[in-house]
Amino acid sequence: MAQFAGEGFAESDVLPRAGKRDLLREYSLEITAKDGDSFEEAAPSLVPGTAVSVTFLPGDDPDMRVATAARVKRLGFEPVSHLSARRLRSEQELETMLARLRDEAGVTRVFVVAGDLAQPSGPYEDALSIIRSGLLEKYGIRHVGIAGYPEGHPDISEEKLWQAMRDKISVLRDVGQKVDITTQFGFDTEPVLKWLERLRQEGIEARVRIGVAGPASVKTLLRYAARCGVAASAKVMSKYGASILNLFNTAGPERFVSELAESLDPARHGDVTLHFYPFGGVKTTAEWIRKASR
Ligand SMILES: NC(=O)C1=CN([C@@H]2O[C@H](COP(=O)(O)OP(=O)(O)OC[C@H]3O[C@@H](n4cnc5c(N)ncnc54)[C@H](O)[C@@H]3O)[C@@H](O)[C@H]2O)C=CC1
Ligand SMILES: Nc1nc(=O)c2c([nH]1)NC[C@@H]1CN(c3ccc(C(=O)N[C@@H](CCC(=O)O)C(=O)O)cc3)CN21
Repeated sequence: MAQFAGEGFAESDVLPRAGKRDLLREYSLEITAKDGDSFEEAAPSLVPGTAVSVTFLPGDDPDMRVATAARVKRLGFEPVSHLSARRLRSEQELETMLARLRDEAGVTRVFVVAGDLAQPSGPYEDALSIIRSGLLEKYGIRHVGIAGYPEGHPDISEEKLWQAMRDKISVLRDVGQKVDITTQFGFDTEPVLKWLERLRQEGIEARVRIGVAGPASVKTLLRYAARCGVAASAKVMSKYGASILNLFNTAGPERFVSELAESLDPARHGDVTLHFYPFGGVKTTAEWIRKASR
């Protein structure tokens, strides 16, 4: 890369940056139903048409979930509504939600996840039971996201997670849905790369959106990690670029994303992009993405 020397670039500046831009193409972002206002503020920093997930958290009211999805659409983005299987109390509740998302927000994409409850509140025990219900197609959904766990899940065995992954992929293919997989956020790239290889060995070719935490205080990152069952040891956090001794410092995903960009090989890891979890800092995350994409 000698030709760059005269232009003031070091090789190390040029190669990873090209990789990072590739990785950031068609990124997605996640907001909660309550984040409508901060999302509107952040919107000018985001690429129009970006897929924006709206979570299905306990205590969020359904009107707000629909209204936020509608706002995402109105602002020129693609709303991806989360459906938490275990939080749904009846088939009627799912039908009503899907009908409203279609009619009031023009939603055609959902992300289907089990939900953190130890027991289902109604007829849907897992993501697969929603996928199999036939209701997604009935209400015009054409693209379904499912969850991936590079570090495993504290309450679900590896074997069960992989079986669920194969089953979901296979049924979604049978019913003709487009599919992508969004991973749980994490602070270590190593398990992510290993998991991607395994996924591709399983013959699963769907696009993978690697979960990345937006810039936040170390305290916030640790709080969400604890809540979501994500590993955040002092060692892992230090590799991420965050010292757990400085809880009020901000830590961003610079190192994590650069490492991924350098290590990913499309031939081995397939179609991969990033999914950002802003943890309250929607505008900060949008700004970070804009700068990193340049
Ligand atoms: N990655 C993410 O962004 C998110 C992940 N989660 C949580 O991840 C877990 C797995 O979700 P999916 O991948 O959609 O699994 P899934 O719906 O495909 O289920 C896989 C298997 O694990 C069992 N299972 C699911 N949730 C469980 C739980 N909380 N406790 C014990 N067993 C459970 C199911 O019965 C099924 O046999 C859920 O607890 C979910 O709420 C929740 C929200 C977001
Ligand atoms: N196991 C698991 N469960 C989840 O619910 C979950 C994951 N994993 N992985 C990542 C995403 C991100 N998640 C979340 C969860 C909660 C808020 C949330 O409660 N936000 C509050 C602020 C609460 C606080 O500051 O503690 C809000 O009002 O928006 C946001 C994103 C949900 N997701």
